[in-house]
Amino acid sequence: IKHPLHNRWAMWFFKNDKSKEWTANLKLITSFDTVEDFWGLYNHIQKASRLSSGCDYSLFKDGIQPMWEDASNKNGGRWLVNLNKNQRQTELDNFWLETLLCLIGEAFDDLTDDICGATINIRNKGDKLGLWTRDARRGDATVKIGQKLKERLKIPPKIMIGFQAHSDTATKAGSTARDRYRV
Ligand SMILES: CN(C)c1nc(=O)c2c([nH]1)N([C@@H]1O[C@H](COP(=O)(O)OP(=O)(O)O)[C@@H](O)[C@H]1O)CN2C
Repeated sequence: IKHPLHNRWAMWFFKNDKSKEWTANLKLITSFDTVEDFWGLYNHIQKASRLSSGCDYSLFKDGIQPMWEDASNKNGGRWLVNLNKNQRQTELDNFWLETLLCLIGEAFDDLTDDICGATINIRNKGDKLGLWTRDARRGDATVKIGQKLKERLKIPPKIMIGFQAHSDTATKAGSTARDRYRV
């Protein structure tokens, strides 16, 4: 018998083909709801650090598309962890796996309903890990989620991470939007 997960999750892949619409580049790989099927998928696909620049992986709850416009995301935002260039070889894959395990392992406990998913962006200017939540106005819940993420990624206390609302990010494409919260 396989070990069931609390939620069903979907893994998405984004490949940056500039000749196409953004949404046309976003593809569902597969969804799963057991521990065994998670590991089967994880061990089957390329490590994030091996992807070409401009690619993303996203793991979202089944039924939520990894885009701002989805009903579950539109009032939400993301905790953003910016990595420097050296961290692609030293931290990226560990950060991404730890984040995946936080999601499927329900690390956010009673705040699980605030969680939509997570994205890893592979970029030459520096890779980015985002943890997406449902409602940017829920300050206490959002801060608790950010603190748990920092703890699980073992990010030192002096390194601050910021939370940006998607409504800000979507209108400020090209630069990082203002932080609504910081932990
Ligand atoms: C429905 N729809 C069009 C739409 N819906 C979306 O949800 C969505 C986009 N478009 N995105 C587009 O990608 C560009 C790079 O963002 P980036 O996060 O890859 O970051 P970089 O600028 O490549 O570092 C964004 O500027 C935006 O154009 C990003 N995004 C999440």
